[in-house]
Amino acid sequence: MIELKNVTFQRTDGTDKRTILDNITLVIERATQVALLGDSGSGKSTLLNLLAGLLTPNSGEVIVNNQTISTLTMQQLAYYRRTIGIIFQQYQLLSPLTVKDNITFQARLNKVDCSEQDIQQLSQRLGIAHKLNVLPQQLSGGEQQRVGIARAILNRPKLLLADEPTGNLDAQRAQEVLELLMALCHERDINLVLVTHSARLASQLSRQLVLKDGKLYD
Ligand SMILES: Nc1ncnc2c1ncn2[C@@H]1O[C@H](COP(=O)(O)OP(=O)(O)OP(=O)(O)O)[C@@H](O)[C@H]1O
Repeated sequence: MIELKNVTFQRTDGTDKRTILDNITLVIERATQVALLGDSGSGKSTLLNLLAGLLTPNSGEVIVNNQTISTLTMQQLAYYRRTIGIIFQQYQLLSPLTVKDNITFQARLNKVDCSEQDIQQLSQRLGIAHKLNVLPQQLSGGEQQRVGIARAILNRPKLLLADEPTGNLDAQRAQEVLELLMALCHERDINLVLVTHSARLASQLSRQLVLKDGKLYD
């Protein structure tokens, strides 16, 4: 479950202060799937970064699964960030590592149990089981994003943040990746917050939020 209480976030441009998020209050129920829409520059990534604990609001509280992350120390934040999943538009795979090493990387780092069976099952589900021993550059964009999803899911997050995860894929690949992501989050009770420019993709999630002029509309 995610709660934002009167969250304001400002950026400083030289001497100018710009309000990107203006006193936002929001509750996202446990295990729900939410699309975040809005024009370019409206603050979608900023909001995702607040949920990831990578930015701190100027005022207000960000609460994730009963933990107020906006007041955590650096060390606590580092731990918090290990418990969430993040999926990026540019995949962010480690090019010298095989697909298998990429998908197990985060779970290993965080000492999360992942058996050979977990790896096989998940990679089969994602259609990348036959690619486990190759390097990321030998994969298509859609396959690379499936590796990004596998890496995030193996780490057993309760919250998954996805910033334009299908932005580099054609419409059919984007649809396939979205369906897999939604199904896996549904089965594993994971809150999904997905930034997209596509109203067609967004309409498939259970809730759509739109950012405009610093305010959030349901
Ligand atoms: N590091 C930064 N320093 C200063 N301003 C920034 C920084 N990152 C983003 N901004 C500004 O903050 C505002 C919100 O940016 P943000 O990236 O959250 O928007 P967005 O809705 O995700 O945009 P897009 O859809 O283009 O990715 C924009 O005006 C942007 O220029």
